[in-house]
Amino acid sequence: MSVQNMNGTKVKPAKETLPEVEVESNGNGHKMYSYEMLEEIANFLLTKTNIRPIIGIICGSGMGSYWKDGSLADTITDAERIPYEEIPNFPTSTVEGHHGQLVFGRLGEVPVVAMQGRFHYYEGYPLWKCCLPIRVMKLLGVKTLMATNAAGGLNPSYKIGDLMIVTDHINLMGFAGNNPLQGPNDERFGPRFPPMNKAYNYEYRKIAKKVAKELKLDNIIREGIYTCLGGPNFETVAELRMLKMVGVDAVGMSTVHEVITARHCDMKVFGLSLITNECITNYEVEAEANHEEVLDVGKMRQDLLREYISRLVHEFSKV
Ligand SMILES: O=P(O)(O)O[C@H]1O[C@H](CO)[C@@H](O)[C@H]1O
Ligand code: HPA
Repeated sequence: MSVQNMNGTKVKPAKETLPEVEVESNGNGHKMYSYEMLEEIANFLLTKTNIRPIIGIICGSGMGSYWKDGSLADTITDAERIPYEEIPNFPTSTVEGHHGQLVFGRLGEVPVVAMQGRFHYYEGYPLWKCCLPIRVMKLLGVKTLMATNAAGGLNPSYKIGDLMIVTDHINLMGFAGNNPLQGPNDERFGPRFPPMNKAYNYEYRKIAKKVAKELKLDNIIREGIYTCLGGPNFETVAELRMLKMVGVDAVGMSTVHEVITARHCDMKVFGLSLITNECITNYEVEAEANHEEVLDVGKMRQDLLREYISRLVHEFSKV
């Protein structure tokens, strides 16, 4: 369901969130959920489905979340859909293009769970809460996280509709002291000081390039560095010029903290960005970034993404 804002743009109406239960504070005034509470969420989900997923997929904006017919999450067979509202203590999606449900099922033979809708910092969720589903996935038995996103292409050679295999990220929000792992560390998830130099699995990246070749996607497949800004505004020209200087290829408002959380609890990670718009680094350009374009490009690429990601899931399950 959507409503129009003053500019005629479609937006999701605000939903009431479930009451937040305080278990411990992360020292930043944020409340966090304990291991036991996350286990309760996982156990609740396990009573709702017989699927035992080994791969978790996060559908980026417009990539299986919004365009319901033919989208990635709709390709899943034996699907059981669980709306976020029905999951105790789960956040809810407030962004257009993020449907707000978990889809359990199979892609080919592989048991998966897909998040049709992720949580963003700009929605008002602290980073640990944006990443809560990753820890729940871990407790469900998921071994691999496939984090997809819509992103602006900063690398001048990128075109709208390109797919970027994420080789690495720059955690800009972390530079500013905001990290999903802030606060007391629970060793049952992972170590206090997790390494991050192998964040995006090398083997998966090789497979992703091989599969792209087989599907004749050579002309649209890229490899590059992603960064996440807090959003919700798109970037200024000066900000983008700065990011370009430090080696960023694609810019978004998600993924980085999810990947950090997944690596912390020893999940293997694959990251894929759909380049939905060109980052504007020139004051003379008339165009402005907008979310509608982001969703439109997701729709344009939905068939291709469905095929590519299904193939990747199959290949990754063999590693
Ligand atoms: O990262 P995903 O969720 O794909 O969405 C991207 O697209 C939205 C902006 O259009 C932002 O939410 C940005 O993060
Ligand atoms: O240009 C962008 N900037 C930030 N986030 C985005 N998500 C899609 N496109 C963009």
